[in-house]
Amino acid sequence: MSDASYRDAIFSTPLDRVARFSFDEKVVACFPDMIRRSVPGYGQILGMLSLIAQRHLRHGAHVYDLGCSLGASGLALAGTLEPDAFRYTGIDLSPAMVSQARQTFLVECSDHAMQVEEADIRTLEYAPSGLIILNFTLQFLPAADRDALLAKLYAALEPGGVLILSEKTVDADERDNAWRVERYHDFKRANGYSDLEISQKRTALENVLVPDTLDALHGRLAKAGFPRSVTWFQYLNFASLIAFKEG
Ligand SMILES: Nc1ncnc2c1ncn2[C@@H]1O[C@H](C[S@+](CC[C@H]([NH3+])C(=O)[O-])CC(=O)[O-])[C@@H](O)[C@H]1O
Ligand SMILES: O=C(O)C(=O)Cc1ccccc1
Repeated sequence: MSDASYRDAIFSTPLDRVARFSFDEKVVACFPDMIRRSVPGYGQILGMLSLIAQRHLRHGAHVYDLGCSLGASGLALAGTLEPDAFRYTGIDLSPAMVSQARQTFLVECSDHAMQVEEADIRTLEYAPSGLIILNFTLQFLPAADRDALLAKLYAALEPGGVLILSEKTVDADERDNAWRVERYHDFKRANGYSDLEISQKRTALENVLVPDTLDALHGRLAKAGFPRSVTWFQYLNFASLIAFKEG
């Protein structure tokens, strides 16, 4: 497969039955376009990852990117950090994502130590790491599995290590939430999605992407052991948090 990315038109025609959203070959083929047009601030979050790594990562430390998809975070790091600055392991459950990510790293940054493994992040045995990235992945796990994963990640982090947690969020207040979701739909419309695409994708994501509130995310991080977490980015109903393990 080439690394050409197609325009996302997955939900553009009326479907009799909208299937549950899955990270299959069809999604892989248009994923860069889909995520760029669907996640407010996605590019800015990737850009900031490198700056955070430059501040917090010990030279040569190991980095996990959990639910790495096509390895965009890894590419961002490799584009800005020297080859010996870090070792990267991307993990994803989707075979189509994993093979495309491996291909991309081979072509784009063979001078850096970049690995991609097909695995379930809930059952993986984690190696000690200085930075763990969970970019829009926790939201796809059953809510009951989220705390156990975060506790494992806290244990895997080295002293002074950091976790980046980016998520779609929901507001506890129904009116606030409705306003934010409506403006998010405006954002998607402005990025070329039709009302039909917006509504069919919303159906496909029901019970698949289940967002937490920002408070709940900070609560989960505290419960996992992190003494401190900060929301460093927020744009509509998308946010990114950094959680610190004491040094
Ligand atoms: N249990 C699991 N184990 C491993 N992977 C999983 C699991 N569940 C879901 N995934 C994987 O998590 C990824 C979520 S996308 C991440 C974007 C990326 N981080 C990016 O910055 O471009 C988010 C989005 O598309 O909104 C998919 O590739 C799934 O296969
Ligand atoms: O498109 C949406 O509604 C989202 O919440 C973002 C998204 C982006 C890519 C895959 C799944 C969800």
